[in-house]
Amino acid sequence: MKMKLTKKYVDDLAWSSLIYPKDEFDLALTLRSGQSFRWLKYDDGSTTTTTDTADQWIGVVENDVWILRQNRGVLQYKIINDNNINNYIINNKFDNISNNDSPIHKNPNMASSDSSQDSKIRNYFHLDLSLLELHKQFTEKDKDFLTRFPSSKSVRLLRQNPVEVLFSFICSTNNNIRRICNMVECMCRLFGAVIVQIDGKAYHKFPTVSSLAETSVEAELKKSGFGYRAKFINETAKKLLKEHENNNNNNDDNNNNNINNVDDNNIDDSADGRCERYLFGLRNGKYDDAKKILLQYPGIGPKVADCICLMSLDQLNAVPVDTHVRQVAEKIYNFKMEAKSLTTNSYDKISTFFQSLWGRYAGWAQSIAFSGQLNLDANTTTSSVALLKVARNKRKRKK
Ligand SMILES: Nc1nc2[nH]c(O)nc2c(=O)[nH]1
Repeated sequence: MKMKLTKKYVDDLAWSSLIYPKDEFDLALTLRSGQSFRWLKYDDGSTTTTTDTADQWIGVVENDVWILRQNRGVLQYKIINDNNINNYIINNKFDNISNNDSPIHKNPNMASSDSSQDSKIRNYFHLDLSLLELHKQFTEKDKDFLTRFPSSKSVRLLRQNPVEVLFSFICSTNNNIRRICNMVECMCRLFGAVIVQIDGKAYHKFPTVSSLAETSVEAELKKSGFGYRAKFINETAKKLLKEHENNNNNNDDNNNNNINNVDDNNIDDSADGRCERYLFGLRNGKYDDAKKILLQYPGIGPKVADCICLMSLDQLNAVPVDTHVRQVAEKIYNFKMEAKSLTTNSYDKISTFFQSLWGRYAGWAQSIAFSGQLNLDANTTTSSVALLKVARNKRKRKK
């Protein structure tokens, strides 16, 4: 039985704060920019409309549940996991220590902050890189960059767990963001361990590679509407697991220089741990090598490989290309396509075009452009739906 909390308990936890100007970091925009699929609006039940009630977001990152909000220039967070909740309980001498059936609802009213938690947040949002500095670099190379993407210029690139990004982006093929979110949530519900329940809602970890490699997984995912992606997820998990079931595998060579990687401190020496450590290890190598390795797994084509490289493997010059990015290339940068459809050749040409234009952090610039184009497409779709409705109503009135 996992820990059960009431929403009141969570709402009463004190916030920890990090100071960031809005230009450096737009939280809502970043969480909705299609890089991670596990963030939901969290309602704190408050009825007042002061700045204290800025939108809150809840999501699972690794083994924790995070609640985030941004008030003016301050990024605030609460991190919930077995460890810190047990600490609050011990510090406050509560008798209902976790794992029983009654939800914890007393108010610990303690800041959930410590430097290791701050560093998790800094790591996830690449906070050691200044976005305002990057804006300067992009503008030196592409002078109208900021005016081309005014509404999305404060999107931050996320630095996520590679196992999660790999399997989430296999779901992203020929898919829209809402449906990817539903699939990822479904995969976590079916195969991920529960971290905590809040008012009866369970929050699950992302599934381990071995849980996705079980033979029943393909059928279960198919039943849940994953289509051809079900086979890819199951086969990629099986392949990864097979490659790392013994700890003397040559593929693990690139992890020898991975000792300083803060992210893998908690990874054990199980086969799952070795798969994860292997993927984290790709952060230390070259972009071309990481991409070539990823392309060997079922369901991973150039776009998915580039997303994994960019959002989890520190390959910040990777520029994923899809229909949105192609539109940016053609409509905003006058890029001339040779073929109507996106071939491997045109994919590479567009990707290389943006890499030479935007430079070392071209992938971050891509995320800003991608998010701008997403918003534009959403608005276009909504406004064209609205125009259609107006036209239909006019016709009805005429009749
Ligand atoms: N920043 C980006 N986010 C994405 N989500 C998704 O499905 N594709 C992309 C992408 O190319 N860039």
